[in-house]
Amino acid sequence: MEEQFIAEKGFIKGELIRMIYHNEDEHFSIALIHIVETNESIEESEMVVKGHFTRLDEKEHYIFYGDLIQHPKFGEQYNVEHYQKEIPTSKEGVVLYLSSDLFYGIGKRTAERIVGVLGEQAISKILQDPSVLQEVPYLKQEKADQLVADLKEHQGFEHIVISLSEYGFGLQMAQKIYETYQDRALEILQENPYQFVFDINGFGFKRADEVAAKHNIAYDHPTRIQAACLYTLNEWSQQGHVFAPYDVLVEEVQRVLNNEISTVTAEVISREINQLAEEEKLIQEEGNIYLPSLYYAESGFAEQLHRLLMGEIEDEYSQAELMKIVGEIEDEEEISYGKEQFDAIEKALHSNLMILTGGPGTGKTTVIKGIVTAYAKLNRKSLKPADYDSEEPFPFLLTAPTGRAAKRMNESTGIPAVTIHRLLGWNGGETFERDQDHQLDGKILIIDEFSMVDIWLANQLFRAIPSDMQVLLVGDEDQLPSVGPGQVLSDLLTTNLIPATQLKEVYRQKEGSKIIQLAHDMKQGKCDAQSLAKAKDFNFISCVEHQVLHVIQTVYEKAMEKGHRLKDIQILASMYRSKIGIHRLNQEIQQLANPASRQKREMKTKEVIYRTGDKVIQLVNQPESGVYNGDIGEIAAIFKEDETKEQKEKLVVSFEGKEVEYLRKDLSQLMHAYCTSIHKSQGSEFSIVILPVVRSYSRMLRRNLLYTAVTRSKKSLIICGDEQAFRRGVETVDTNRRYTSLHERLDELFNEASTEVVNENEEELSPYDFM
Ligand SMILES: Nc1ncnc2c1ncn2[C@@H]1O[C@H](COP(=O)(O)OP(=O)(O)OP(=O)(O)O)[C@@H](O)[C@H]1O
Repeated sequence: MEEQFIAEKGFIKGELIRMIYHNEDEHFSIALIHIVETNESIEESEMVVKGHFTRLDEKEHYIFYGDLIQHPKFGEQYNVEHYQKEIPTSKEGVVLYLSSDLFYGIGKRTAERIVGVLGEQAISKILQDPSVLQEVPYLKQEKADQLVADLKEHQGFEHIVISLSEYGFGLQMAQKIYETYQDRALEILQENPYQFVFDINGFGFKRADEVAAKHNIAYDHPTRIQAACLYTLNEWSQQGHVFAPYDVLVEEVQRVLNNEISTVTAEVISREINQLAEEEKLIQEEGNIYLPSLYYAESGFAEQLHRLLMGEIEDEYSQAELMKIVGEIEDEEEISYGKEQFDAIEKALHSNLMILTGGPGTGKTTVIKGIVTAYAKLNRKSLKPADYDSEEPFPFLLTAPTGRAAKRMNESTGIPAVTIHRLLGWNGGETFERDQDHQLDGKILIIDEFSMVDIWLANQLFRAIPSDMQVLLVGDEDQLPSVGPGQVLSDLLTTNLIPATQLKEVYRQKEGSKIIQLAHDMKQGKCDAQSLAKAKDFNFISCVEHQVLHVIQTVYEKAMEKGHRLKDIQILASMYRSKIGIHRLNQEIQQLANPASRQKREMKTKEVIYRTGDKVIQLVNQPESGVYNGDIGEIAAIFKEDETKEQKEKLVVSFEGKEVEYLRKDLSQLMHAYCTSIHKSQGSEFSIVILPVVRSYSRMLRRNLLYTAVTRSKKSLIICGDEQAFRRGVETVDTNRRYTSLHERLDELFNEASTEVVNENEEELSPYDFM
């Protein structure tokens, strides 16, 4: 433990003389300790410490944080706020810490030299007297000064990193742990390592088990079993399920818990599931087990849907009026709507809620425009937002799950469109400005790319929709389902409770698009030689796996030579880590698309080099900066420390003109985007798509994944790799349906409603009516 870390807070470091009192249930202890070190003004070498801590171990050193208090009877005592066991620092831990990204210019070798000369206590020695760094060979004064400055900035963190390294945790994990718990990290880790599984992204159950074993937590301890149940349900939801059937859950939990030394029976697991249900940490309903957030999202969404479908809307126009207006629009747009398209417009104008589906080029956007224009004409409304004010807000709300999809919607309809998060006024936390008490203003809400909306977001959105608003859900059910849990679009389609129109006729194909032909073939599971035949906008370049990279490079280079911009060329891959994985492709294409040069600045991390001009993708939602998961931008500038007022290196990314700044610590939010995953490309379209399909991807390849990739390309699609693997992928239909109960909930709500109607009618009848 370095003194500088604890210097800001009151602490006593010491070892146990004897336990005075310990209450197991309340976890409350009083102990007499021998003081080894303190920053409090204490004359004595012993002190009574009291607070919520476990039975202390004589062999260990502890650090207690708290306040000195004067007990009326027993005199001076130390009131412990929190405490931790001291773990001796290790050389490797210090090297790991110093060579981390936190310290600019210090690599592993320099770190080893520093620790070699100054020993395990290097950090405290440097902080006490920076001149000790002069003893380290080959360390320039400039770097030494920088190191001292950085060490001061990150004081406190080193202790956690070094201690966690003793448990085998790397720097990134330590950073996450520290950000979550601050200096309580070690205390929590020792007492309930399973807590980390829920609070820290990427902290697995096995890891928690390893830590627990070090602290003698029994394999059948309720904490472990309960944690395994919640962990399994969480994992389950990450695979898209809303609940797990009871028996399946018990079986899965056994798989998580049991190994050579641990055999936990189904009965014991059932007992803990019941306990968790009693504590409302999970919810049991009809043999299905839910995480509470998913249960309430699904049941809430079902109720909102029921409310909307029961709502009253103003649609007092005759068929003749509608026909006349649609005819006018056809003249203005120089278009003749197909029957399906006309039906869709008509149905949407008469419905509270409607679903419009269709593959690429079937006219979804054309219909959206038709609906909005027809509504405006029928109700004598302007389509210009400037003609409205706060008294009468703009009646048309257009929205989509991603920024790029919203932008596309805006470009193709000419009407403002925003992301669902922005529409709802998401503040970055758990709450939204728009909810059931502050509902949206407007008359018509159109949500595009609805297949991407998960059950959580669907619930948030629908609560905010007033009952007299008309809602149109637009999507392509053949695309991948939402990343988050649920399969809202396909569940709604199978309920048959909501009017739906499926557009089947392809219009863009008439303009000679092979890509669209292929997409529609794929929907039918067809993928013959004709489907893959070369065309103006399509080429399948067959090649063996080790040639794929070269082919991609050649295609990319040619596209650049023809003047296509980096943002228009997109490689889409199925896996991150493989020879033809996203990471490798990004590295290789960066050298081609944006090679190093004197004019370009760089910022290096352990894994990658970011360079001005690089194409990058944002990986998390960041509403404060107005950027969202999946947004693609370009590195506009890189600043050195002495060029910024904060004295920190900075990288600036321009997202379609909106500039967002990243400090070194924020770089985990970014990734190169020459190549992205197909999942991340949902909701986006690109002029040119290059799609490698190789045998080593085989276990990932499914029809909906490949269909999503193919339909991302607007002008040109180049697939390269193995035709057989592609065909097999197209033939493989994702049969793993997600466990959801939206269907049943809706059926129940509507059956109840119809029974109520029957009962109401019955009430009006009396025996006399039959006489
Ligand atoms: N009834 C029609 N008559 C003539 N052309 C049409 C008709 N409907 C749509 N189109 C044309 O077909 C093309 C595709 O239509 P649109 O963009 O509306 O389809 P989409 O389903 O939104 O496609 P995508 O999902 O691929 O963007 C456009 O060029 C559009 O003008």
